[in-house]
Amino acid sequence: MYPRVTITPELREWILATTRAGHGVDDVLRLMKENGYDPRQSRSIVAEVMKLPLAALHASTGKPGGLRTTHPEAPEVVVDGRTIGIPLSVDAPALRVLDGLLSERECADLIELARPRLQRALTVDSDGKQQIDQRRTSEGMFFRAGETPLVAAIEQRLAQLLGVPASHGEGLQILHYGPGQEYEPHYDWFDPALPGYDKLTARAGQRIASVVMYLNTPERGGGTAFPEIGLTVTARRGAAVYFAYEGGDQSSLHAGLPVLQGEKWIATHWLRERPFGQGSKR
Ligand SMILES: O=C(O)CCC(=O)C(=O)O
Ligand SMILES: [Fe+2]
Repeated sequence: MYPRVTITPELREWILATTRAGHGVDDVLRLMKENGYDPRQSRSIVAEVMKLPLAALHASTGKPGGLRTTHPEAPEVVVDGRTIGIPLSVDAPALRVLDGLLSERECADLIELARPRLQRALTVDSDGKQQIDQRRTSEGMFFRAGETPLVAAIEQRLAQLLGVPASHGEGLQILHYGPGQEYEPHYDWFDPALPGYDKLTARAGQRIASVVMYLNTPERGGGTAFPEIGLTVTARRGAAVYFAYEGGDQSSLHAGLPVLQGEKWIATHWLRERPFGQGSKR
């Protein structure tokens, strides 16, 4: 998990005093840059102090930014001949539960395609290298973009549902959790303060949204928790949770809760600001 940005009381007071004196957010960001703050971190800091969602801050300061997903609207959306139900929506983070995103057959086929290729799942370290991590005890594998007709069909369905071309997706990741296994609280966006940030985002930019698709229903446990907003999404076969964020968005903190009984299979799709590039994992 990444540390929260620490904001000194002096900096907080200075930001509030400067905006109270009639300066806009652009001025505050420029002054912070002149005083040596990393511009990407200053955005998170100003948003936090002014209690603005980062997206609103980006919009108000005309950040050029990359593409953004469109959040599907309740009660349901028809895509690719399927009716996808939206029983739950959250504003911050922008989050939707998606019912019936995948058919039972698609879930079973993804599991069987992935099973022989599973390896201990990795996380990305501060230099952008993949590493074994005690916080993530599941096994996983990546499909290449469009690797099989089924993978391509799912990528196309998500592209239509979210209004972002399939080329912006990283290869689907399959994860398998056994009893007791979990994924501790984390953010999917790359922390701008990490030394490896520029390398991780050079080609395709920041991650902008995640879709966690449940391929089976664990007998007990294994939901996806969003501790900042007190929400747990139940893992149910064929359903998914979609959530969108800006780099630095604390509300998107989430965890794969321990599987208490049975097992859990998911497919995760991460979307980027720009096209990710063919056939590559990261
Ligand atoms: O297992 C889950 O429910 C969450 C998975 C997750 O957060 C991820 O793959 O990034
Ligand atoms: Fe995640």
